[in-house]
Amino acid sequence: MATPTVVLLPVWGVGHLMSMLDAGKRLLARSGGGVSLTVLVMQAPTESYRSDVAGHIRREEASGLDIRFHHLPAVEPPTDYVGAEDFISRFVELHAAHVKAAISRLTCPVAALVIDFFCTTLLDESRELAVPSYVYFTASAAMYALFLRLPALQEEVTGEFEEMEGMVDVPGLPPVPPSALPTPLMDKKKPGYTWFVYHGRRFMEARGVIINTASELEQSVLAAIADGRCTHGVPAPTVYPIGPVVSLNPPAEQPHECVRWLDAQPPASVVLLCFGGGGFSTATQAHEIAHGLERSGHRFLWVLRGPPAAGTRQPSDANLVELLPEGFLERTKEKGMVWPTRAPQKEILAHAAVGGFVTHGGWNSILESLWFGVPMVPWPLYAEQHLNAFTLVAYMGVAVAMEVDRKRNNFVVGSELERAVKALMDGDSDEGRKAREKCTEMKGACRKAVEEGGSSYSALCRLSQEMREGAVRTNM
Ligand SMILES: O=c1ccn([C@@H]2O[C@H](COP(=O)(O)OP(=O)(O)O[C@H]3O[C@H](CO)[C@@H](O)[C@H](O)[C@H]3O)[C@@H](O)[C@H]2O)c(=O)[nH]1
Repeated sequence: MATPTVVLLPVWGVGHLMSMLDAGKRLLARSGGGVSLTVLVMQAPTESYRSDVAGHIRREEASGLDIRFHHLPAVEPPTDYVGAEDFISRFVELHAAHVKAAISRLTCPVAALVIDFFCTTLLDESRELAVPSYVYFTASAAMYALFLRLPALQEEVTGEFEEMEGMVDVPGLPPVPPSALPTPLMDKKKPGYTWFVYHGRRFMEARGVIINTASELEQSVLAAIADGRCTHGVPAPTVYPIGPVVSLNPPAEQPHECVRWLDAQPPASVVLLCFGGGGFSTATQAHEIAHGLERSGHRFLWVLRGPPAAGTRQPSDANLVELLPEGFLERTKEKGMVWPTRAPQKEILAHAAVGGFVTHGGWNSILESLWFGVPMVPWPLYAEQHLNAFTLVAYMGVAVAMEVDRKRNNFVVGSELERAVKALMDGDSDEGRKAREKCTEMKGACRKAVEEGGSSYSALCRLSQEMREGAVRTNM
């Protein structure tokens, strides 16, 4: 019989695509040749996303692994802007017929369809094809638990969350302040909210949910999900915590300029500031950051991106003259580096000179930081990052809190950044010491989890076995 294939359906954002491809490759490795991978590629809605996706595919195609990329026909994106919170879900829905056709044309048996968590509308197609379907969850188990709670919360909290009395109950987590909820939940009138509740309901139909976490990182949350405490006692699909899925690149032949600069800095002396693919600073915010960093007295590597150019959604490369206070670069040249475009974040976090990370708190960035044992200061900007900030500080204990003004576009004043950086980096700060210690512990737990016999390794073996046993033919 032909080798069964696992079909992946990722979405295009780097934090989603990269993570799912890497999880797929791990599955391939665990199956010992028992499955191949087929990746269904949706044409991303903007040129810059398309070129990111093409770059990833080129790299994977050159890897020699048993992965086939199948490009789905383009669909006309919804006409409103790409950044709208409901955009991904609506855009994905338009691909339903193409996904079904692509899977039914496969000549080998299909072991499973693994969809990104924004793609739950496609659970209908997998049911029609009788293909076992799994959700790949690129964010934390805490976020997944909240998703599962949403249909009930929708009944329990009739007004806006921000106006409710008390805290939000997410089993397994400390009580969550409403102000820490993900951005799409902050305005129930917007379609993004309706879609989140919708996905929360539909996850229940999956055969299993694969989460990029390790059971050691989010033990009580995973236990609450498994006990049905997030779903009113109704058993939720089996969860496979297989992470941290952190894709490490082979060392570059020529070290990056940022890495070369770090080579000249003392151990654990530099604070990294980096805000994911979507974070940028206005000149007003950049001035506050500059003042805060300068007054903190600590060494820094600041990845600074500017606001998107007209008609685009992605941050632009920073114009340092326009964004920074006059004389800042000259005054700080012995202690700091400002890098105006994308930087190799993982290589930087891996460097011994980095002692702290001010991050937007995307889940991949968090896992990378934990993987290298770097304590954080979360500066949430959008998506579920406010919840991540809360869990990092109040649940995992690996970060120092910073006051972010959510009502003012997540503005942070310079004196607050200065305080947080000092608390994170000063040798005599209790807060920093505790976060560092906890981070070192988590680093050990992360590495152990993915080693042979570790919790994530074992979850991946169980998943691979289950998928191979469930393979079906779609092309009869
Ligand atoms: O200059 C940069 C900026 C980012 N990165 C990398 O890009 C990835 C960013 O991923 P992530 O930290 O997850 O951020 P987003 O791309 O913003 O991720 C989206 O997807 C995540 C997973 O669902 C969510 O947790 C986030 O909130 C959501 O914004 C990481 O691997 C970073 O190392 C770089 O290498 N260099």
